[in-house]
Amino acid sequence: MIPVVLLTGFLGSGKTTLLNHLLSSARGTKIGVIVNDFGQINVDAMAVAGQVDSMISLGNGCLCCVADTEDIDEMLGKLAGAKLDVIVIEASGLADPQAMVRKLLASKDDRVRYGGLVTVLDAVEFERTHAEHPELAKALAIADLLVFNKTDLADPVIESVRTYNSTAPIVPVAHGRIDPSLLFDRAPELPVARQLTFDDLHDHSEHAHAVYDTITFTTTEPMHPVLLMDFLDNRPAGLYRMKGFVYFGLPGHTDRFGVQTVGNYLRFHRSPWPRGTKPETQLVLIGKDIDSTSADWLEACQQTGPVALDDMLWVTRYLDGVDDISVDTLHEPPQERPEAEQDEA
Ligand SMILES: Nc1nc2c(ncn2[C@@H]2O[C@H](COP(=O)(O)OP(=O)(O)OP(=O)(O)O)[C@@H](O)[C@H]2O)c(=O)[nH]1
Repeated sequence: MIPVVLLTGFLGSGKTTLLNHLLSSARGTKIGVIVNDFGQINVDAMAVAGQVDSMISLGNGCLCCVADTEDIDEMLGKLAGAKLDVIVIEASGLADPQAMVRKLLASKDDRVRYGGLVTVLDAVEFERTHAEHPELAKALAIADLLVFNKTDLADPVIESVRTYNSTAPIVPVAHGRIDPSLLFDRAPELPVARQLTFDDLHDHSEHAHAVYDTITFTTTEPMHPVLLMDFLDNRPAGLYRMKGFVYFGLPGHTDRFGVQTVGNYLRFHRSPWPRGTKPETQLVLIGKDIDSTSADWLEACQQTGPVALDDMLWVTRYLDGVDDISVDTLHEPPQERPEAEQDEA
């Protein structure tokens, strides 16, 4: 039976980063993935890089709410036919893990079995998120493996987590770099280690999904770097997470600029547009009561007049792998695309 590992964690904690790490270090393990995102555009699916043997991508809502057990069985059935060693479901950052676990345990497909719950915690945001969302505590308690991510940015508050879950291993990491054997080789042990009770799996409190909303913005017009940075520096009220891709279209900067914000964090990642895709800006904003004028504000960040090339310095100082601002950064060649992404294209 193929183990189905559920990967959860609050918005922006590092699930896709961890999944990409697993995919790039799988060494012969055949992995199928289901990627679920909350926004209308499944940015996470576009950000999955590496050797995926089979992938199903679902956007626009949490799998825990939009799919019933039969839908999940259908997806698992499609993947199970592909002779995989493991299936990883990356839940949306607002999913209710209990509901997902319940649905997986109810699966009638005897080729798959529940392989455990892995929860990614954000070392920077953990205290704030759990103060704001006490309902997350219940899900923490049923995790089989807790990955404390972003330890390069903040110390993991392990004692605090222990008050919610006293038994599951807690692995502090940066950039989701866990030892893949923790999931793949030991997956059969994970659920056995935890006896899930009826109470564990039935929680009637509202989960975070209910209070978060999303705004999507797309345009094929190039964006103005200074105006967009002003938006990012003074983010609209209610915005917690923003992700997607930006097209600046300036000479030397026609690449795809992936953008990520989580709380105060902001990073850009530059890569070529996948073959066959038109350059366009696609942004998903997620938050609580996000200022409804946000899309208009983004619309006003499009280029309507001449833009100086040096304006890109406002962006390049937040580029992955760039430590200091220098004009040279403007002339660096784009990063190579991962092989798998090229193959997929
Ligand atoms: N410095 C640092 N950044 C990280 C780390 N892990 C992830 N990030 C960055 O944090 C941002 C969010 O990471 P993702 O992997 O997209 O998070 P996610 O949990 O998939 O996000 P959602 O699906 O929207 O909930 C990205 O810009 C990552 O590059 C880390 O350990 N250290």
